[in-house]
Amino acid sequence: MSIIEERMHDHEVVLSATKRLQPEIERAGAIISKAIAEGHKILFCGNGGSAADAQHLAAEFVGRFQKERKALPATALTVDTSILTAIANDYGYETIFKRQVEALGQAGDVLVGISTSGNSANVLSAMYAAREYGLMVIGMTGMGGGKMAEICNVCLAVPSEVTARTQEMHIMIGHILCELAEADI
Ligand SMILES: O=C(CO)[C@@H](O)[C@H](O)[C@H](O)[C@H](O)COP(=O)(O)O
Ligand SMILES: [Zn+2]
Repeated sequence: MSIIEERMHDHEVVLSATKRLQPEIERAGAIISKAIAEGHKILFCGNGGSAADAQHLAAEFVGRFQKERKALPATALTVDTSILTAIANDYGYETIFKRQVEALGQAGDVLVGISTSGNSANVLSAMYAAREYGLMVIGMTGMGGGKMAEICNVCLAVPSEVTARTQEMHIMIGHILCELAEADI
């Protein structure tokens, strides 16, 4: 098999196994819809490719996904380079998302933490802070969920140990969550 064929095959295998997560995806969708209906917002965070996913998904909420509807309140904690560099420089990289949760998070909001390993310290500390302040916490992670599994209200743990395959499932799940949110408006 060529690399191309192999990777497409790997993707199909992981997609097939990810179908097991349908109940958790439904629960995550319900948490997001409830928060929005009650006037709360959705915060997203992650590193690297997952930072891109965080921004991508926040954009679907604030702009639109597929349906013409009102703007929905969401933000990615990965985008303001002044905030990120100030917090990292003054308090340490591990606190870049936690500090923003402290600044922006309110009880009833939702934090979606995205980490394929489930072990990125900055995502985990944001999740702990979110729980402390009464936010609901959804994790998008990989095989087993890593340390994230213990913190989340709902843990969307893609059954793969490969970062790329896990990220591919995360963006599919993220798009489904957007569609569920739009269907509930
Ligand atoms: O996109 C990729 C690899 O596909 C990378 O940028 C990847 O996101 C980075 O290595 C991250 O730092 C990985 O962190 P995490 O998913 O384990 O939290
Ligand atoms: Zn990637």
